[in-house]
Amino acid sequence: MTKHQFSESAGPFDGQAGAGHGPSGVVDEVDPDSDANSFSRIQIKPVNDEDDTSVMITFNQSVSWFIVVLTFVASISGFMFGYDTGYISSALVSIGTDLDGKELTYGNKEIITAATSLGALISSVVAGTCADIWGRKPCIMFSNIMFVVGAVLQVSAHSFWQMAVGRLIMGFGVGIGSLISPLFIGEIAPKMIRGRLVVINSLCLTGGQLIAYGCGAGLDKVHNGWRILVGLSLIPTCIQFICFCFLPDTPRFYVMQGKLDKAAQVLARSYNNAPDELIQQKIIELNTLNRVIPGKNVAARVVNTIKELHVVPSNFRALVLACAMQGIQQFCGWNSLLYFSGTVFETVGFKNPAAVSIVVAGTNFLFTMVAFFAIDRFGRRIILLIGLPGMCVSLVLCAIAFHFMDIKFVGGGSAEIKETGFTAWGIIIILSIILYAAFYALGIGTVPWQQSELFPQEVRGVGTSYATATNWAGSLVIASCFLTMLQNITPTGTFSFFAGLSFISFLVIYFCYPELSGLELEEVQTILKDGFNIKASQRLAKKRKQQLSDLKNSAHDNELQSYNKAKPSDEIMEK
Ligand SMILES: O[C@H]1[C@H](O)[C@@H](O)[C@H](O)[C@@H](O)[C@H]1O
Repeated sequence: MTKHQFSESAGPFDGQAGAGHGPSGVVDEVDPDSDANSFSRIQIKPVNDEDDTSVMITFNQSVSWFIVVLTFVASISGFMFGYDTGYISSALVSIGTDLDGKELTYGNKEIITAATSLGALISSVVAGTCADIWGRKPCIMFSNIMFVVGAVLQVSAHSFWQMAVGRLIMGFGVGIGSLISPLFIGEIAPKMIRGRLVVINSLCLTGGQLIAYGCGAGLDKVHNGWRILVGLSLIPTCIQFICFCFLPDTPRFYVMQGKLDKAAQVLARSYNNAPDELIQQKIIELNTLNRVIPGKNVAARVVNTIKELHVVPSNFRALVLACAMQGIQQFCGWNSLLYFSGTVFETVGFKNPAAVSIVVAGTNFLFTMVAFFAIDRFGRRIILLIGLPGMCVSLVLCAIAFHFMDIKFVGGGSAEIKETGFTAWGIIIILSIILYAAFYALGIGTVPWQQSELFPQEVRGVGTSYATATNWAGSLVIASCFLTMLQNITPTGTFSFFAGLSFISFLVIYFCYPELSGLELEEVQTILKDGFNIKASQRLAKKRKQQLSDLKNSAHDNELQSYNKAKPSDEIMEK
């Protein structure tokens, strides 16, 4: 491996951190006399500028195994998120009288379920700041400890309160992991496949939910099966902890810390055969763009970061978008539907709700896979703009079918139904829920977790904290209102409400969500500088894709191939 030497106390970077520019600023020539002069002009200009001369150094080398390993190890947090939120529905059924020697009341069940969301909400509020202070990796490792403590408390629980506290502590881990893992992956990922790599975390999440339902169904009749179900969650979290003992943090975090040597080492391992000069230029670029938030001590810097998040227009737009996306994800009702699907399927003739949940969770997983292939190729906007109307239509269908099926919810989650067994309307409900799951997973179930790309480095941790907290707050609100909604405004009213929200969300995304696929993280703030710049973002994303395909095409040319290997012009340049 090439050795990159960046002095942290003396050298070309001294005084550069923090001396950068505002989000809209221009970074002028970094080193006009260097050998690598051809790409030394790093200039970020507003994307609306017709004479766009922005140049971001981008590696054209193939993605290394190192990035793949880092992505999968970080995605274990996604798996934990899915598994821990997924196993509880079957665990609650099989707990029986194992806690305090009596059946759990409906209220007990609600507390046990909500404890994890509450824990996740609390920890996600602070996790972003912690990630900026101590690093992404230590935060993930801390979440592993929370998972272990929470799981051990639950496995050994003989009282309701021990179980609830165990779930709360596990929730702390879930909240941290749900925030940090996509952030970590977003920061190590090459821009052209950043979307996909972050979706791997979502695949692990939805896969975790699916596996939890599968294991739940399998252990349903086993004595103390729920303890095994919880105990199984210890395996992935321990694996993640051990792996992270040997893996580094993200280069962008190291740059924030002024540890440029370390950042260079990670970049060199991330990009196969990347020339030394290119790595150095990239580090210069990241360091130049890295703004250190002023402040006498940590507390003052945190306060200033929060201020910057709100007063800098591009940051505030990013914040609004990230929170809106997470809010939309939750308020379109998916999680309540996931919970509710068991009851619906039971009323229309299925006797095994666990199996039914598997079908819905399986659809969620499958279409997250479709999102994986589509997110960088077609872009975030397209899949959102297909997904939301699809959800809206499925929900309307569901609402109509409920109207004709004549189901009444009478409290305690139980339903009164005129006709039981298979009916045509029942089948339409099932199909529309599956259709809804598919459109949800394709777009809004997946894209909000790309949130870290919206924020510049200096406010990324705090910004994603707000957005993740919005997700967990939304999930708490919807989960606790859903049954009341079914009772008070009927299922038809409830599903029509979600359909209406999906339609409004479609408009919000159509008018406000820019296309960020293929853009460097550092380019996104220029898009959000003076508006949402949808058109400009689409143009830039298209340009970046074109550049990549030009490069790929020219790779067939032998001469260019050897040129690519030998010279630092492996970057993609826009002149
Ligand atoms: O992206 C995920 C995914 O869609 C899960 O299925 C859902 O349970 C979560 O709330 C959501 O954040």
